[in-house]
Amino acid sequence: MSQVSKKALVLLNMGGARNKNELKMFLTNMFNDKNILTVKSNFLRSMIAKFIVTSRLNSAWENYEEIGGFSPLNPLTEKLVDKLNKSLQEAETFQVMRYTPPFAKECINQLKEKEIKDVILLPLYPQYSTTTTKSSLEDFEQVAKNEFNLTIIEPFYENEIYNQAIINSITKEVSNARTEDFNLIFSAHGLPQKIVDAGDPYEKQVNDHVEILSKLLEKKGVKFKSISLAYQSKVGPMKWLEPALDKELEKYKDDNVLIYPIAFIIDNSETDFELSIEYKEEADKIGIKDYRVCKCVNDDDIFIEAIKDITKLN
Ligand SMILES: C=CC1=C(C)c2cc3[nH]c(cc4nc(cc5[nH]c(cc1n2)c(C)c5CCC(=O)O)C(CCC(=O)O)=C4C)c(C)c3C=C
Ligand SMILES: [Fe+2]
Ligand SMILES: [Fe+2]
Repeated sequence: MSQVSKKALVLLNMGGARNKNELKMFLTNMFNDKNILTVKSNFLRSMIAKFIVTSRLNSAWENYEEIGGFSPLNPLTEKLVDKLNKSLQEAETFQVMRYTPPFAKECINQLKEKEIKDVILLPLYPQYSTTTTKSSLEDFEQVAKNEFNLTIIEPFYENEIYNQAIINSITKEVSNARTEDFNLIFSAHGLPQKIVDAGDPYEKQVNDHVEILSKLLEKKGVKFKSISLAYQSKVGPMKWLEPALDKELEKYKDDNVLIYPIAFIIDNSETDFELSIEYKEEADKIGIKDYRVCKCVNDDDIFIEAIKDITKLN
């Protein structure tokens, strides 16, 4: 990064727990977020949040224990920030998380110390959702209080270089096999149906993204037995987007499945625990012969190129 640069690139993401206390913090902040629990009354939401956190914490923690007691999201994001700081001349890169540190306040204090006014916000969500993108942007803007020139980067699921990074991850996971022998399932984090019905564009953008990637695979001559989309991570009794991943997996007894986590940029507990351990157990019960999960783009060199293209930064 050059000494005269006065721009910041701020990566926005959800956060991830580093220990059990942070898991409690993550869940408490998440369920107090009005974009997640769309109950109008702050008091009622905080009561519901308390109830959910109390009933969920211990079982959720058991999942994190199976992946070493922390979410991989933090160390992987730090690697991405370091790589961007080595690669970008025009801006210094920071990260801000929504539910666990580093929070917006910390980053904004650093920006003020460094007298940086021009700030580019890059939500690390390829498709827009009120529950993720909007929540992170609102959070940053609220703390930033009009003191910066903010540029907000739009959802980037159509970006060609990013999609090439995804194709690379897909083909790498099956490089020792024939893609024709696998059923490719794009797995997206689920969303309550009522949030979609209220106008959230996530489902449409996820559908568009699957179509773009399917066409790109065809163009590159990479053939799969089938390509489909399913939703993981349903929480609570409400109706969520369908088909659910466990139902979709039931179609592939005696067959092979390759999962690509289409809503994530950085590997996290939902990829390392839920997809790679929990759904793998389901796949074994169903009788799926070979079940594999692709890595997210994380800090891949080609994703660094994609970020340069998306942000127009050098
Ligand atoms: C009511 C709940 C939830 C909505 C809506 C939701 C949307 C949503 N989430 C992600 C990405 C991630 N979610 C992660 C964990 C996670 N998500 C929820 C609930 C909702 N998510 C919970 C309760 C949890 C904690 C784990 C659990 O108890 O199941 C993570 C992982 C973070 C980590 O620790 O590594 C990610 C990433 C998206 C993209 C999304 C909507 C589009
Ligand atoms: Fe989630
Ligand atoms: Fe989950």
